[in-house]
Amino acid sequence: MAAQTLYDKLWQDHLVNQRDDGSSLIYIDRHLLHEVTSPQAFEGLSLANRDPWRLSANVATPDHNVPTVASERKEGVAGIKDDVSRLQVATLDENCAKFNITEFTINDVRQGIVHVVGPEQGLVLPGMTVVCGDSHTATHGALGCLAHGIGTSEVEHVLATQCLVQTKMKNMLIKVDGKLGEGVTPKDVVLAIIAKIGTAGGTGYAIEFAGDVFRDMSMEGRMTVCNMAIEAGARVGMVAVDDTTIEYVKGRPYAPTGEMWDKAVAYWQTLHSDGDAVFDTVIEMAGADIAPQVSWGTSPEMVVDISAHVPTLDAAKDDVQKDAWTRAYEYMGLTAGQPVTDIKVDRVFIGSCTNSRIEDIRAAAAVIKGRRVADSVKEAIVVAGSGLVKQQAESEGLDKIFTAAGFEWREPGCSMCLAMNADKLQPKEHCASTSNRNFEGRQGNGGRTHLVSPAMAAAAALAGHFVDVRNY
Ligand SMILES: CC(C)[C@H](C(=O)O)[C@@H](O)C(=O)O
Ligand code: SF4
Repeated sequence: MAAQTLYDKLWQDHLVNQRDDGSSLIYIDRHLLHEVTSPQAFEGLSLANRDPWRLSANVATPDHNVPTVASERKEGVAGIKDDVSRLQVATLDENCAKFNITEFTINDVRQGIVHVVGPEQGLVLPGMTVVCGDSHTATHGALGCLAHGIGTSEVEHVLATQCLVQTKMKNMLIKVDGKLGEGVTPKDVVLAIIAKIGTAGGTGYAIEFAGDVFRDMSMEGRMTVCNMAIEAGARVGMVAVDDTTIEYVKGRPYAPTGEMWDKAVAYWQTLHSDGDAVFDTVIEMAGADIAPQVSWGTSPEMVVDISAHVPTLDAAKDDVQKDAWTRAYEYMGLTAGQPVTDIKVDRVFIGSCTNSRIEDIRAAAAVIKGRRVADSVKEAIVVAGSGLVKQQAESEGLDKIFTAAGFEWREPGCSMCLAMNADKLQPKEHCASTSNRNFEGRQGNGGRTHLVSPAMAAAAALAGHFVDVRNY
């Protein structure tokens, strides 16, 4: 058999049928659901009088619309103040009860951002096909899965048939070799990749992240990287299975045990690209060249090193980019050429499916410990990605480090990552955010998002403006 990439193998293993027109039917192993993209799918299922085809493949949790302030969470769904949010979360509860789908409800300790919960529970395992009505489903590729977002009509299709019509993507290899410098994190790696290849660089590809940097990276770091594959235009991001993957999965609530575990591990060990596999595109970078990153504009490719300046128009590659930058200067209230370290922050958000796992919280806490949030910062919040992450952080005393410094310690959810709940920016406010999107209005109408790592967000909170965490 011809040499295969990891993507080829995962595709092949799930291929049900292939047509001459290039469309294929693939089998889906795991379907994650949240409140935003599921209501119409459930409605369609009801109207057609269908039941989920394989009930146990589906697991749901509310995340986008849940309030993160503890007092508002106390009464559960009924306590959600915003009518639309309350209705969305209540509808998910009703649908899951009606169809008998496992749901980690609002105050279940296992509730959280769907992309944090899936791997944490062992619901996502190497070799699976994983889908969710959410573009950041790419996150799960960190476990050596074929994982991508789907639309609401596809959510219904997967519920009804456990299959999905797809067209095979092209293969891209992003190889980052060598070692990362001190203070440089997985978030900086993925931001640097997007800065290099652009937000359309990965369009039509399944990206495999390979090389020393990803081999040395923890599973949580790999999730941070795969999470943002979609910001580089690729629906799929993946890392091959290795001992780190298998160690991570072992003992998780939904992971196999006993003889099934041994069989699974034997299969998982085959989940890597063959040595002579051919990729359609190969990008190579040196880990040592990557510095802490900050996004200055309104697209995840508008990113520079912390020591750099907001780029000037003469550095733009064409007129389209010139226009985009001109608009971004205006929206962000920045001047071309100004040092990034001059940008003051009004709010700080540590959270989102990119950076709300325990290692992220530990990294931020390590910077914060014994120091104070700058007086000029109006609000700084830490939002764990799940109830279990929050619990773990509390058992390590990290919540105390944050609250002593002036941070708020919130309940799990998507929170300020997107303006779909009460956590929002006011117009013109600058936010140091560990999330993944910095589009206009993403964190609130007129809000100005700067994407950074948890350590960099923590340092910005203390300084009141962006600083290089390596010497702060
Ligand atoms: C609401 C949901 C459909 C959306 C997504 O698909 O990614 C959201 O999670 C986001 O991050 O913008
Ligand atoms: S945390 Fe943000 S990016 Fe992730 S699923 Fe929620 S809204 Fe989307």
